[in-house]
Amino acid sequence: MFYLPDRDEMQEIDRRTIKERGIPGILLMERAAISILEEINARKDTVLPARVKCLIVVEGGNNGGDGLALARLLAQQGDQVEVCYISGLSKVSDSFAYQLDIVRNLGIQVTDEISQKEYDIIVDGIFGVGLKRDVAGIWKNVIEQMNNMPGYKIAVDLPSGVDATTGQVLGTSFRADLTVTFGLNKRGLVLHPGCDMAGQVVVREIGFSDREVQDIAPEAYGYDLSDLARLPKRSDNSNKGTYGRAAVIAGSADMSGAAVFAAEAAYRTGTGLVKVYTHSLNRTVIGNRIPEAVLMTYSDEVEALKCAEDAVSWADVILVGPGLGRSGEAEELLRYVICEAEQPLVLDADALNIISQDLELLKKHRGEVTVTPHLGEMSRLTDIAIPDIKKNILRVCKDFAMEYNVIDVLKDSRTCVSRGGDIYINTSGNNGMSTAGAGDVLAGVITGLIATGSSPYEAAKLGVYIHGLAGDLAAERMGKNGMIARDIVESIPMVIKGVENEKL
Ligand SMILES: NC(=O)C1=CN([C@@H]2O[C@H](COP(=O)(O)OP(=O)(O)OC[C@H]3O[C@@H](n4cnc5c(N)ncnc54)[C@H](O)[C@@H]3O)[C@@H](O)[C@H]2O)[C@@H](O)CC1
Ligand SMILES: [K+]
Repeated sequence: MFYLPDRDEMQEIDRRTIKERGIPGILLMERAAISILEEINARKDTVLPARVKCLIVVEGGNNGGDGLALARLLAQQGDQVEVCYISGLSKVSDSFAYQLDIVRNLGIQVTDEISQKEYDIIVDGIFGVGLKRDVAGIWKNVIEQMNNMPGYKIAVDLPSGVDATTGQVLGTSFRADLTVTFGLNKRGLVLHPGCDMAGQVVVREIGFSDREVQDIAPEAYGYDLSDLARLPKRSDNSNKGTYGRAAVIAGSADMSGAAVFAAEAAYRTGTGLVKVYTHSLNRTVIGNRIPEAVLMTYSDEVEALKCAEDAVSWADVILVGPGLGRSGEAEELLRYVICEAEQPLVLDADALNIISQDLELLKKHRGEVTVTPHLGEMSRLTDIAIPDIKKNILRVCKDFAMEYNVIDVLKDSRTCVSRGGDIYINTSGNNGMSTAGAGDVLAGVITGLIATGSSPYEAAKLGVYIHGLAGDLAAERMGKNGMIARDIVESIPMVIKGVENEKL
């Protein structure tokens, strides 16, 4: 698990490290500069020549101070360095002034505008986490000039113009090949479009106090491979009943695939028994494609209700929605399950479309509810336009979770999960997963994890992470263009098997 602080949290970690632990900012700055130097040196003779010609553009805050310290280190190891100091701020930081004196004393060239020379490296030390408002005027011009220059582009801490909290571009942004960020990754460097501006992101330790990080415990975080250890453990002394019973209420008269993907994904995640409740027209297709699943079908409202009753009395967890359609039977089924079931529910796709007509329904369930809307479904649920959701995806995700007391899995290229408190931001997965059926697979994985023993909140986060890893594996095998939902399902066992091999 890794924290993803926002601007305020990062500034507070910074402040407390300096004030309460007594580690001077200038020491942190030196380590910040050394870490960038090491990243440059590691790329020499591959991406970069053995001796580099480097332009470092700075403004008068501490981000600029890092840039000046780097200028000194590069010059002292024999590289050619020039500094462009924009000097548009009325007040400079103490550390910046200190570093500027040293740079001048060493005879490093400092200009106030960018020359038209060519450089191997262009370093952006203009704004870091201190960025507060839109970049305009002289700063905008300089950033755009830098973007248009050839050369390898490195951002100090964050590309200037990227909001550390939201990942939005404020006015304009430096477009980096590499961002060396300090202490912890930042929310704005994993959310779009910030992550597109950042290029490769390398997180370097520079001496922030770990205790302050733990005390502040930033609200947002992500998972890495070590978090697969959160998967429920299997025991030798077990049978299929031990690994849960998952009901999948999915598919409609003209749609069978969604039920197959969801059911298979639940099985592939380790569920003991999966029972599919679907329209009778799907019986043959589903029976053929996933013979492991038990089937119960309906063709009218009376039979649909019988299915709902069966699911409520049989299952440990119930998924409703993939390919369900919006027929009278579908609505009947959904209402019954929400009002009568006490076990955890996962509501996806058409279940959410039905609910968007009557949101109060969500509050009627007595157990835990997980919803898995994509942006379009979230827009219908909240009446917020998709571009506005995208701009503030974490806030929207968290607010909805809080208002309706649900676990909200808001699906986008960076899916986020919240139940109203902390926020998980997913960093696995790729654009090849924008393919029909991928959402059904995710709903099945989350349902399967609940069936095998994860808490619904853990299942949502881990499910999103595993689904993304399976997508990455599918992309490796089939390519992002050619991969389809089936490839994602088939990759799930490989992701989980990797953990078993590691014996985590
Ligand atoms: N506190 C410290 O001693 C350390 C700070 N570090 C570096 O310092 C950075 C943060 O430094 P600062 O807090 O000084 O802030 P920045 O250097 O990010 O920004 C400088 C100043 O620019 C002004 N500003 C903000 N948005 C603007 C805009 N759109 N147009 C014009 N001016 C704008 C603000 O007044 C801000 O304080 C980090 O990102 C990191 O690179 C690291 O060196 C580690 C140690
Ligand atoms: K920067």
